[in-house]
Amino acid sequence: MDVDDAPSTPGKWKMEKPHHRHHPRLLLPRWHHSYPVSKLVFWSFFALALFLALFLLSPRSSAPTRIPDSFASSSTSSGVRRAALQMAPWGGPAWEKRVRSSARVRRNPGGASVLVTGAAGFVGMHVAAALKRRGDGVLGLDNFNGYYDPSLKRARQALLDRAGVFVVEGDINDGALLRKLFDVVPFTHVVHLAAQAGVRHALVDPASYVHSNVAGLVSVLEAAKAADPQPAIVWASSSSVYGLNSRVPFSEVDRTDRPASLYAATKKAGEEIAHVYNHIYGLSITGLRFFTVYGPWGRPDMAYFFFTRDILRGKPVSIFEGPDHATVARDFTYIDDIVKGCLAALDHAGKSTGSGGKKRGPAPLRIYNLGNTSPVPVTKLVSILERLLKVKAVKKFVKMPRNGDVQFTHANITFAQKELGYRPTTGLHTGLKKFVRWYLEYYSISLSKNDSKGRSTSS
Ligand SMILES: O=C(O)[C@H]1O[C@H](OP(=O)(O)OP(=O)(O)OC[C@H]2O[C@@H](n3ccc(=O)[nH]c3=O)[C@H](O)[C@@H]2O)[C@H](O)[C@@H](O)[C@H]1O
Repeated sequence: MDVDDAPSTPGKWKMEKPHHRHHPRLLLPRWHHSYPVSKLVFWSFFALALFLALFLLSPRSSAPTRIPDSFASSSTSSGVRRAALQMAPWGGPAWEKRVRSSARVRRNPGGASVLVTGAAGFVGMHVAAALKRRGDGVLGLDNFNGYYDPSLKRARQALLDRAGVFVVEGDINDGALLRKLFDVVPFTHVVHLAAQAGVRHALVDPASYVHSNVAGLVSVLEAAKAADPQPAIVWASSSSVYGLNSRVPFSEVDRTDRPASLYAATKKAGEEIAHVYNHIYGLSITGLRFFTVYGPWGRPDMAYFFFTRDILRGKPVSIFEGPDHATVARDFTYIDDIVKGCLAALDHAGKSTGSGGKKRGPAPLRIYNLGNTSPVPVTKLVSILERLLKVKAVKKFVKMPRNGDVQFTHANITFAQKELGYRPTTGLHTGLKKFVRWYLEYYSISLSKNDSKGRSTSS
């Protein structure tokens, strides 16, 4: 299959088996020598018509909800298919005008014209808004897949729209769309943040990781290498590439050849792919290893987010423990610090050197850790949330499942500090306070309306 024709996340598409036993009337007649051809033709058309009718009548979107019941429930194949079907068509003079206008540099003399992929995602939305605020031209791209509640992505899109950022609905694997975007706008930079995120979900839908994080990355780099001028690329790798590395804090010079999850493996593969496109085509490429990014407008599949939801609902939260009850910890990094790191990486990105698909000279290839440099145990994360939510959590300590999680992460940010001027300033308590404020407002939850068990109610 041509990559252009691929559905947005093919791993989530599966064939349904027909349930003949329960629907005898839908049985197709078996081939038989004496069976009249006219009847066979009739039944074939009948079956085709029925299939089309079922396809067209299947619900196209779930009712919009602002309550994050379960991010996992929306990650079913049909959820993704529906989200994919909802994508608006692209092309035409009015669409091109919108694309051009959104990508036009406004203030910021000598500013950048940036394509932000994954712009309706958590980090993407914040980066796109920050670039726009400082006067750069910004165009977003997002496929609005159903990995988690798409209404949250739509709300982020609405926010960007109000800020003057147009988010094109489309998939990074759609080569024709990417070529069109580069035809319409001479982007100076691409901030590539579209990806299949989440460490544990890779056990459920491995193909989606390969599709987005490997094939999707190649598709973006193919379009970038062929563009004239070639843009500089800044893209999201992950702290998870350190995998089983035990040297702390994690430095860019440490081993990254022992990933513990497929997610990590696809991000590591991305770093190698970046090397190829830099080496052959002269693309300037900067990979950023994000360390557990959290904050307002965050991802509902992440622990701090669904812990908040479950604590408020009086539901138990599972706190993972390592062997012998060892603490599990993360170098949680606040979104505003990550945004500053992304913008600095973009500002310090040297130019790509290729043109017409040919390299004309060496171009920068860089990797930076963007972390907070102070790991916090998950138990501490929960106790901060308890204080902020004024609700006692129902804690369940469980052995860390063998699902790709690593026991701890800790960033060494010396390189990013020296070369990008990156300096994280927000501690976990302050960052979670901002997150909780946003969460309560977004989901219309009032802490003053706690019921007798300390659970909160939505208003
Ligand atoms: O840095 C990254 O590159 C990655 O960061 C994030 O992964 P993680 O650091 O694993 O964050 P997250 O799931 O919030 O779990 C946080 C902590 O809670 C623990 N955890 C989790 C679930 C649970 O039920 N219980 C629990 O204790 C869990 O063991 C962990 O210690 C992104 O999701 C990922 O896309 C990628 O960007």
